Amino acid sequence: MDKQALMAQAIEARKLAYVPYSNFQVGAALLTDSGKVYLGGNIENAAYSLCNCAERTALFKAFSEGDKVYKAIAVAADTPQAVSPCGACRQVMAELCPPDMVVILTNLKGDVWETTVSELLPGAFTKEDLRG
Ligand SMILES: O=c1ccn([C@H]2C[C@H](O)[C@@H](CO)O2)c(=O)[nH]1
Ligand SMILES: [Zn+2]
Repeated sequence: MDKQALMAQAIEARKLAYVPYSNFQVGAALLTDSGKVYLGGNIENAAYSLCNCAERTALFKAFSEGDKVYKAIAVAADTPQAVSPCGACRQVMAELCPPDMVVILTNLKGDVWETTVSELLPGAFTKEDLRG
């Protein structure tokens, strides 16, 4: 699974979005160590604060199926620049993904921002911080 293919899957995953309020479709494609890809779209709610981003949909799908080791995630939206994950998703990626995992952010124009989990959230609050 190369980066282009993962980005193409993230763009395809936008079709899974449920976005009656923002009309802003986001797609994510999460590649596991075993080579499987989990797709996610953002899922909104009439109680707006309960909206779930595409990144977290894909991660929670994989994690709750017992697939817990990840190689890369691609995220796509129709944004002027490569889409930027929100703070909640950065925190969830910091919890569930390796710090040096590749995060490929893109848009429909083909802009690409390739980064890592730790670059997206330097100094993240982690389970180490819970140690007294
Ligand atoms: O990286 C992002 C940024 C935003 N959203 C969703 C949340 C909400 O449904 C909509 C507008 O913020 O886009 C994502 O899924 N991923
Ligand atoms: Zn998010």
